[in-house]
This record gives sequence, structure tokens and C-alpha cells, in this order.
Amino acid sequence: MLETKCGITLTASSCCGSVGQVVMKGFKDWVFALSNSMASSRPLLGSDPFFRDSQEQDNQSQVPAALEPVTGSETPCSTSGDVEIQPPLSQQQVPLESLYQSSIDLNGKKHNPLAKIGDLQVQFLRLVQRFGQSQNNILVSKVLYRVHLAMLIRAEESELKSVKLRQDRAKALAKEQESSGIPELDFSLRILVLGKTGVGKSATINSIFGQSKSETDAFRPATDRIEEVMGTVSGVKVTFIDTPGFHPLSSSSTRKNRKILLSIKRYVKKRPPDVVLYLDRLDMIDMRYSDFSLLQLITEILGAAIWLNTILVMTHSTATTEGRNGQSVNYESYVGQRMDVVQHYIHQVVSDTKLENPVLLVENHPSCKKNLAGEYVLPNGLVWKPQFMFLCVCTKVLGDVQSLLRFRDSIGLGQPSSTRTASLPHLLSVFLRRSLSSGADEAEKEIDKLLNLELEEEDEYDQLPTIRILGKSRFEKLSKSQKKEYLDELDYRETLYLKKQLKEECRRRRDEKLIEEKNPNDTEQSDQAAVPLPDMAGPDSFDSDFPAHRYRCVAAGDQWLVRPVYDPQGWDRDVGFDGINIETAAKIKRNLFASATGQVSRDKQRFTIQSETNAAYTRNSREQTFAVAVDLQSSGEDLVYSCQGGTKLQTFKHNTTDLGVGVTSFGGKYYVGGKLEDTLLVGKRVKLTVNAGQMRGSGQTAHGGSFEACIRGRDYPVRNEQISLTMTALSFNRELVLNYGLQTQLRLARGTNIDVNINMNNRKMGKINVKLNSSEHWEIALISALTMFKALVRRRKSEMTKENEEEEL
Ligand SMILES: Nc1nc2c(ncn2[C@@H]2O[C@H](COP(=O)(O)OP(=O)(O)OP(=O)(O)O)[C@@H](O)[C@H]2O)c(=O)[nH]1
Ligand SMILES: [Mg+2]
Repeated sequence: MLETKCGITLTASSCCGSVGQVVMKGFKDWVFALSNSMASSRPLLGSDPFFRDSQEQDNQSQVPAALEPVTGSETPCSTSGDVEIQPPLSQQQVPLESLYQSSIDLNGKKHNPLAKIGDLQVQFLRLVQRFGQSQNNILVSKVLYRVHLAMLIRAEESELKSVKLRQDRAKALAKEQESSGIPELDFSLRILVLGKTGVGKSATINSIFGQSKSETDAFRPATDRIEEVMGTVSGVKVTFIDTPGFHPLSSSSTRKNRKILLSIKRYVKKRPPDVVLYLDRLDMIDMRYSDFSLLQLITEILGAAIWLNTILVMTHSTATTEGRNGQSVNYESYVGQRMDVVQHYIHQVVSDTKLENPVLLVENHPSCKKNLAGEYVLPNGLVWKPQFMFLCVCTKVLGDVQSLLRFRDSIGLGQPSSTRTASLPHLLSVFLRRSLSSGADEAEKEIDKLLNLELEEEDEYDQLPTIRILGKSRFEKLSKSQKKEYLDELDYRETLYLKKQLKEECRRRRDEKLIEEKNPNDTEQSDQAAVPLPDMAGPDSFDSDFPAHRYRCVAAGDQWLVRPVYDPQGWDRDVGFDGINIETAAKIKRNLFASATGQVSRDKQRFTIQSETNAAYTRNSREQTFAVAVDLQSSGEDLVYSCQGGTKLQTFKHNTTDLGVGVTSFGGKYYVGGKLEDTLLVGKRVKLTVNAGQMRGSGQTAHGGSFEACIRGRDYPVRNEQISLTMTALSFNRELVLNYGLQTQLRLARGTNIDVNINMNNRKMGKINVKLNSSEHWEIALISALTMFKALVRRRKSEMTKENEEEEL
């Protein structure tokens, strides 16, 4: 009866920045991270000053290189979200991309870049109007947001207010200038076009200008040298750098392709482009992607940073969409699959799976469907030409902002690994967070401690008078208040029942422990209920080609858990899985515990590993634990080793003190750290944790610490209600980053939960996340429906205003 309630989940998330080591991370890294929090399947790529700085770069000290991020998100064996599987490694997985020091020079000289950015913002807003984009468009918001963010990072405290004003003023000014047409827009684009011969580079250029400016040929290579094709599109001066096409793979083609690439390199060094387009034919991309070696060659000669500036362009976008078995496939998923293949191989060549290149679909065939205005329309209804121009504009604006604010490319793809240095504040924050486990049953121990006193008392649940469970029809007959009372009573009983169960578990563990203490030689484990392993979700079809049908989890013995890490885009589709995830935990002796988790994957080029091992010895007499942990993680071609040792001591009844030392080795350098942590339990419901630590290496020192107060709900541990407040401080190179956080998990009423997550830093940037979940209050669904309706109306309105403006013109 009670199951008939409907489940409604409402998530409201607002993001205005990131928290943490803002100034210590590279700008681009940081923006990438932010872009993930904004709704889009393919976030717009930030631009980098690769070409602009290419002349300087030769003499400059090299910036740190990127590495392959840890694939902590990859759940073993999972193909869909049906089965909930624990992530292979702990949640404290190191986001390795932020391991490298930012090369932002915050103390660098300023030549009033903010004013120039202001002008650029006005120009961008004018172009938004010109290309018929709405200000609510996600792409526009992202660019404006990143421009704003970049300004905030650069601005002094005193300038922060004026930055906000500047953005409002820019909007008004752009509107005014665009309607009067004065001053004339001064915006130009230089676009480098790369791709194999015959993919339609020259044809795309011609389509953009609406006239045949570059020679095309269906049967022979048509462009035999680099040439600039100039023109104007909607008042924007556009210069395409058309290049000879690369040759398809053969023994002699590599030499020819190398020659073409070297000539392109020489050319762009003198006159760098704003945007790079990499073209391919949508209908010619196969799942095995034979052009991988071409991508490698491009990366080798032009440098990996070229991909940071690249938009992927797919020509022949109206080609028939056929799946593997010949049936037609939904257009969006067909395109998505092809894009993923190309993106996957770009990830391989740059050794960075976080890179996301924007994608443009193009159709140059003259008989392509057109709308009333005579513009080419794709099968998904998109008018591709304005989209094409606008994405190029966005990429250029971001590139200009970055170079004006003098952000160096912190990802630094393609740099030799010997120049990599680790970011000390990042290492310190990981070190402070990594807690040494004292046994598999740590969480249980905490609950046991809480319930210890109540174990001998009689269970409240047993003292309850009996209740008659009502059937559906009888329940319906109750009045509203009676229904509420009845449900509240059931809820109360449920809480007590759960508590009784927890206590029973506690008693069982206590008895087992007593038996163990009496017979220390009897190490035989008690029988535990067999828990089936979560298996990977299978596909809907019984296609024997699908590897998920062939691989299942391997459960060898009790202690080892071995699971394949499934990746449909892995290096070999026939093999179907990309790596292996192994977990084990064992009580070697009564007081000695060891655990290890690891994930290894290898393809033809590379072998990657992430592992965490932990061993702990507990001295029962004083509740003292000694623990050591060794972590290993691949980072590109290198390995990061970290070794930590520590002791946990119960100093008073409710107070535990942790002492830890650690060494991390990376790139031939050693980083040594120490920390002290104290945890105090006040009553049953308040837990205070404070820690402080220091890390040294490469002649530098970082200091940091955190404070956390956690208040648990009345029914803890039965119901996991809690409010926790955190404050962390990291200081490095005379810069201090303070971070405040508030996390709440509350049960407002029966069937209504609220999760609030707030993070702010001392630069007034942060993130607020509110999640309201109710199975009773349908009004919440109404709020979300209303919000969606409002958004739709607003969109309609802005479209209508745009049409009106066009009519007026
Ligand atoms: N159907 C269709 N045909 C296209 C498309 N793009 C280009 N083509 C045709 O493909 C042929 C080759 O196009 P080009 O523009 O010469 O190719 P390219 O990449 O410049 O080739 P190179 O100059 O040799 O590097 C021409 O016949 C074009 O008409 C497209 O989107 N759809
Ligand atoms: Mg050509």
C-alpha cells in the first residue's frame, strides 16, 4: 500500500566557480573542471595561446605537462547505470591532472588587461546578436562566464566590484552599438584547416563564403600547397589557411604527410591561427579508426597543444546513418558514436582523457536540404553555417582572453616528462585527506562504540504494543489526520526496528570477538551470508558480438575480487575490456589487517596502474594502531609513488590522535610531509576533527590544515542525518587559500530529504548544490515543472524579440 507513492527528485544546482586550490591550479585546468559542472555533453573547449606563443615558447622554460587522469570514475564491468558498483579505488583518488604546478604568474605585470577584455566582451556580445544566438544559449553563457571568471582571477580586491559592473555595461553597450552599427565591428578570424585529402576542406571554405574560392576535386587531390582564402562573413573578416590534404595510410604516405606537416608548422609559426579545424568525413569513420597514426604524426610535429585549440568538423553530415547490422540508427547516436571514436583517439595521442574538443557538423553538397532563407539544414534540423562561425568566434575570444590575461597553458601537452613538477599544495591536500585504515571493520567499530552502552538494555522495539497493519481499502477510509498519525507511527516503528537490527549485529560481533579472544588459535572465519557480486549490465539485445556476454566477474576464493573494467571504446573491441580491477582485504592475524585495491589496464602503447595498499597492526590494550600505506599511480609515462606511515592512539576515552609521515616520489623528486590529526567525540552526536600538516620538496614548503565539525541526527546511526561544517586552509608561496564548506543531509519529514552542499573560498567563488527529494510532496514536482515552463517561455520570448529586431532591420 505504501509503495504506491510516487518518487520525485528535484535537483537544483547553481555554480559560480570552483573551490580549493584555485590559484594553485592552471587556469585552463580549472576551467575544464568547471565546464563539467555546466550542462553540456561536449563542453566548449577553452583556448590556449599555443600558436600565439609559439615563437616565445622555444626560449621559454617549459610548462608542466599533462598526464593521464586517474580513471576513478570508471566502474568495473559497467555498461549502464543499472547496477550499482563501488568505484574501483577510494574516493580519495588523486585527480592527477591537478598534480602539476600552475604556471600562472599572479604577480606578473599588468598592462590593464581588464580594459581590453572589456572591449572584447562587447565585441563578443555584438557577434552573439549578429549570429542570431540567444544570450541564454549555453555556449554564450559559458564564454561570458569564463571571461568573467578570468577577470575575477586577475582583478585586485578593489576591482572586483567594477568587474561585475563592467559585464552589465558591456551588454548594454553591445546592444547599442549593434543597433546603430557604430563603430564598425573590428573582428577577424584566422582558421587553419587540416584533414585528409578529399574530406572536403576546400569545399567547406567555399560553403562558408557562399562562393567557389578554393579549388575542389572529387577524383584527385586538389589543394597542392598552403593557401590563404580571405573573405567576410556577417562583417567578420575570415582568413582560412587551406592546406594540402594528408594521404591515407601507406608506407610512403608517412613521408609525404610529414613533409606537409612540416610546411604547415613553418607557416603557422610566422602567422599563427586563432582556431584549428580538423576535418573528417562522418560516413568514413569506422570504429577501429585507421587514422590513429596520422593523429600521432600531427601531434609529433605540431605538438600536442594543437588539440587544445581544435574543433572537430565532420563533413558529409547528411550521409545515411547505418549501424553495424545495416539497420538505420538514430542520427544523434550515430553522430555521437563517431565523435566518441575520434575523441577517444585524440585522448590517446595527448594522454589526457579530459580533453573535449567541440564538434561541428557540415554538409557541403549542393542538394543538401535548405530552409526558407536558403541556408543548409542538417537532418537534426540544425542550420550549420552560423553555428560554425559562432563556435570559431567563441574559440578565438577565449584564446584572446587567455593571452591578454597572460595565462600560460597549464596543461602543457606534449612537453617532455622530465620537466614535470608536482604541485606541492595539491600533494599536501591529498596527504591530509588520505587516512590510514585500521581494519576492514572501521565503520562497524564506530557504530559498536556508539551502541555499546545500550547493548544490555532491552530493545525499545520489543516493548511496543502490537499494531494492526491496515490493508489498502481500510487505509483509504481513514481521515487525513489519521492517515498521518498512522504513517508516523509506522515510521517510528521502522526506526526502532532498524536500531534493533543494528544492536543485534553489534552483539553478534561482540560475542565473536569474545570467542576469538578465548581461542586465539582458532582462526576459522565465521560463516557469513554469501553476497552475490554485482555484475556488469548486459545490453538489451543478444548480439553475440557484444563482449559483455562473454565476460563475467571472477570470484576466486573469499578474499580476492577480480573484475574486468569494461570499455566499449577500448583498444580492442573484440577483447572488449580495458583492464582489470582487483580488490582484497584480509585479517592476517587477530591484530594484523591488510588490504589492497588496484586497477591495471594496458593497450598496445601503454600500461597504466593505480593501486592502494594498506597494512595495520592494532594493539588492543591501548587501542593503538600502527599503519602503513603504499600507493602507486601512473601519470603518463611516469609513476607516482607515495608511502605513508602513521599511528592512531586513543588518548582519552573520546579522543583519538593521529600522527602521520609521508614521502611521495615523482619525476625523480621527493616530497616529504608530516601531519597531526585529532578527533574528538562530544556526546554521541558531535564529532570534531582538526588536522594540520606540512609538505616540503624542491626547496619549497606548503602548509595546510582543516577543521571539521559534524553534528549527527537524533537517530544516528539508524538514519544518516548530519550537518557538517568544514574549513580548510592551504598556504603556499605567500598565498593563502581558504575554503569553507557546509554539507547537510536532512530528513525534513517522512519521505522528504534535503541535501545541501555549499563550498566557498576566500576569492568569493564557490558552488551551491541543493537536492530535494520527496516521495510525498507533489508540489515539488510542480516547482520543477514551473521552472521548465518558465525557461521555455523565456526562450520563446527571446526568439520573438530576435525576430522583431530582424524585421525592424
Ligand atoms: N556529399 C558531400 N560531398 C562533399 C562534402 N564536402 C566535400 N564534398 C566533395 O568531396 C570532394 C572533395 O572535396 P575537396 O574540398 O576538394 O576536399 P579537400 O579536403 O579540399 O581535398 P584536398 O584539397 O585534396 O586536400 C569534392 O567533390 C566535394 O564536392 C560534403 O559535405 N558532402
Ligand atoms: Mg582542398
